[in-house]
Amino acid sequence: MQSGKILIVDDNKGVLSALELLLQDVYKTVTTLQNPNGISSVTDLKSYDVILLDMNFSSRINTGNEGFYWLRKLKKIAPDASVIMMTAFGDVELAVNTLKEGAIDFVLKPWDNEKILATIHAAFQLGKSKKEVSLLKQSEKKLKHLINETEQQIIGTSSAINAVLKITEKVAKTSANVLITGENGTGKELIARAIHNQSAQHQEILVNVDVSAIPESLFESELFGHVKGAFTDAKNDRAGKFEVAHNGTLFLDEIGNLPLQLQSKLLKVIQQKEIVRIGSNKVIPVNVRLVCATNCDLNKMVDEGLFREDLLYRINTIHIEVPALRERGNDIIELAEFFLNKYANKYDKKGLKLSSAIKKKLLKYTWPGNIRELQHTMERCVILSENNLLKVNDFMFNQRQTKALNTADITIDEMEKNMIITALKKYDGNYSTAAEQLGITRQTLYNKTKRYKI
Ligand SMILES: Nc1ncnc2c1ncn2[C@@H]1O[C@H](COP(=O)(O)OP(=O)(O)OP(=O)(O)O)[C@@H](O)[C@H]1O
Repeated sequence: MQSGKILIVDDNKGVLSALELLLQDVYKTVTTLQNPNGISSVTDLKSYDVILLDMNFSSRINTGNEGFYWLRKLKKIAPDASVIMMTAFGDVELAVNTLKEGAIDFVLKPWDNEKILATIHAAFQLGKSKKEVSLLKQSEKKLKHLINETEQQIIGTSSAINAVLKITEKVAKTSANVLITGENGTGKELIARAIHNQSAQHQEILVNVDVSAIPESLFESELFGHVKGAFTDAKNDRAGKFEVAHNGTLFLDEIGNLPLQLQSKLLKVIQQKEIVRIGSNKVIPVNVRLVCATNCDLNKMVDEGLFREDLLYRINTIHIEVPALRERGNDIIELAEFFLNKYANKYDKKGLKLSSAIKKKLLKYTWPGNIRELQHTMERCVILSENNLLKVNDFMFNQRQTKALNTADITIDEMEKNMIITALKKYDGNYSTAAEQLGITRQTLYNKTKRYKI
C-alpha cells in the first residue's frame, strides 16, 4: 500500500464511494468531500498528495466554471498539491484549460479503473519528486550558507587597505569581472570572498579554482565537465566548476599560470556564457561572476606573448591591487595581535603580549610572504613562547630574508643564492621569467640552482 493521501471532491455520492472503494486498498488515506465549500475547512489540505476535483458542481449548468473556481481556491491554499480534474462531459477543451490553471491532468467520466489508477499514481509520483526537489533545494541553500559562512574578518585600518575595501564594496554590487593582483599572501582570496559575500549572488556559492594546481590535461574537464566515457577515467557524468558556480561566483586563482592554449578555451566560454561538457554536444548556459587573481604582471605577460590580451580585457573590467604588508604601516601590529589572540586561544596560552622591541622589529621586517608569513610567524611564536611577554628571541623570521637584508654579513655567493630564491619565489618557480628578471639565461639559472642546491 502506498503511503499517499488522496482527497476526492465531487457532489455525486456514487462517484465518491466508487473511487473510495477503488483507492482505499492502494493509498493509506482516502478522504471524500461532497460539498466543495468544505475545502477551506480541511485543515491539513496541504498534506494531501493528490486531489481529484470535479469540474461541475451545480448540476444544472455544466459550464465547468465551478471547477475552475475551486481549482484556483485549492491552489491558493495548497500550491504544491497535484490536482486531477474530473469531467463527465468529455469537454476536452475545457479540461485542457484547467491545466493552464495548475491542474496536472484530467480524467473523463465514466472512468476506466486501470486508467484512473495510473493517472493518480503518476500524479502521486510527480508530487513526491516535487517535494524531494524542494527538500534538496532547502538543503542546498543550507549547504551554500555553510560554505559561505567561512567569511573571515579583514583586519587593518591603514589607508592602503581601506582604499582596497572601498573599491571592493563598490564593485561587489555590480556584475563586473574583477582582477585582483598582489604579492603572494596579501589576501587576494580574502578580497575575492568579500566581493562575493557583498554581491547580489551571496546566497549562491563561490567556487574556488586554483588554476596552477590543475594538470594541463585535466583543465577542460575540471572547468567544463565531462560525460561518462568521454575519456578513459570518465566513469560518470561530471559537472565542471563553471556549472557548479552557475548563478554564483567563480574565483580563478593564479590565472597567470594558465597555459596559452587553455586561455583561448577560457575566453570562448567567458564570451559565449555557455559550456559544452567534454564528450557531449549539449550546450549548457552558465551565468557566473568571474573573479580572477594573480601575482604575475599580466600586462607584461601580454607584451611577452604569454597572456592573451583579449582575455585580459575580459577578466579585468575592474582591477584591484592588494598592497604588500610592508606598505600597510601599523596594520602589521593589528594583524600580529589578531593572530596572537587566535593562536593563543587555539593553543590555550592566554595572556600573551608583544613587547615594544618586537613591535619595532615586526614593523621593520619586509614580510616577503606578507600576511601568510606573519600568520605562520605568530603561530610558531605562540607555540614556542615560554613567557607572557613575547620578546625578539621568541620570533624566528624567515632566515633567508633576514640574511638578505643584512648584506654586510654575507658572501657574494650567498647573496646570489638569495636573489635566485627570491626571484623563483616571486615568479612561482617559473624559470624563464625568473631568469629574465635576474638578467641571466634560463640555462644559467638552472645551473646555478643545481650548484646552490636550491
Ligand atoms: N587583512 C587580513 N586580515 C586577516 N587575515 C588575513 C588578511 N589578509 C590575509 N589574511 C590571511 O592570510 C592568509 C593568506 O591570504 P590569502 O590566501 O587570501 O592570500 P593570497 O594573496 O590569495 O595568497 P596567494 O597569492 O598565495 O594565493 C589567509 O589565511 C588569510 O585568511
